[in-house]
Amino acid sequence: MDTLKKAAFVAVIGRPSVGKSTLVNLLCGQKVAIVSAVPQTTRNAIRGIVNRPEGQLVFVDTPGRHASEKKLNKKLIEVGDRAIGESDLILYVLDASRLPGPEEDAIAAVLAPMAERTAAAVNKADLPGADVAGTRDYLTRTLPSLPPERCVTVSALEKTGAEELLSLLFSMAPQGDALYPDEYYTDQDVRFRIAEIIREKAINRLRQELPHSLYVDVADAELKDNDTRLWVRAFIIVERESQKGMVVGKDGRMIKAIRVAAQKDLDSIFEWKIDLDLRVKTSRDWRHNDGLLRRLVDR
Ligand SMILES: Nc1nc2c(ncn2[C@@H]2O[C@H](COP(=O)(O)OP(=O)(O)OP(=O)(O)O)[C@@H](O)[C@H]2O)c(=O)[nH]1
Repeated sequence: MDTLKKAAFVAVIGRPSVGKSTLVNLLCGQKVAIVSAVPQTTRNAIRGIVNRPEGQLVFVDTPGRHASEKKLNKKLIEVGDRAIGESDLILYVLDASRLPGPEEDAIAAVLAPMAERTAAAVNKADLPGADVAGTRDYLTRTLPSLPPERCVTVSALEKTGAEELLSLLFSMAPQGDALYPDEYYTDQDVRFRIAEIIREKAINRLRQELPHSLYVDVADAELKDNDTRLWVRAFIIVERESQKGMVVGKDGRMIKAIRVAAQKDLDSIFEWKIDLDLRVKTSRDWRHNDGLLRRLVDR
């Protein structure tokens, strides 16, 4: 008889910079799992998927990930309940090197009624200033119904604790069929993800000058060196000739900064080493191309 498999959406929650991305990347083995919009979770972007003989875990973002700590607090209270309510499990990530403050208290308060389906990861245990025992005590005090065995000490950076955390999550996951096919990523997804990362880096740096008027097109992508390297040619597309100069910057510094920042993220996300050839071009009409473009830009 076949053993029934497990399947769960796992909402990843925690203050900014506690190491959620690093931890999810570690749990998912650094491999790109899924990228484009996914029907069931339009509000919660998928961060990664783990496929194992035991089943499948799909890690999803919670709102407020990009909010400042103050805004995070408010957002969590507004929408946290609902978004978290849609997932089967919650992975609550804490940073052992930072004292819990009001924001941490706000998160813990939101999670308190959902403690039965929450697992906690006390991250950054590698740092000399980490107070693992203090952080675990904090959890016991603020989430008394979260038993200590559902709290795992990890270092996402030094890659420790991941196995224990995965086993814990699988043990908590409900039985069910895989939520996504094992190899749920396509060339299209990869290109989309790359374009999004470049666009984010460009917008971060050019927000003042070019709000919403740039788009990124991954024109070409090719695997090289026994599939260890992915060469990518991408264009930042602006509407007017005059905007090109802003993207390029003095002595090419702006586009270089965008490329370096994007390259760093891409290297941490994909299993390949990425060679990024980034250029700028003008296309007056790109904004009116189709619905997809508008979706990319106006989000
Ligand atoms: N020393 C140490 N640093 C870590 C660890 N995990 C993450 N970091 C670092 O902490 C910083 C933030 O990590 P991210 O993974 O981006 O954190 P995040 O929670 O996803 O951040 P947001 O996306 O802003 O919510 C990065 O500089 C990581 O390298 C860890 O276990 N130990």
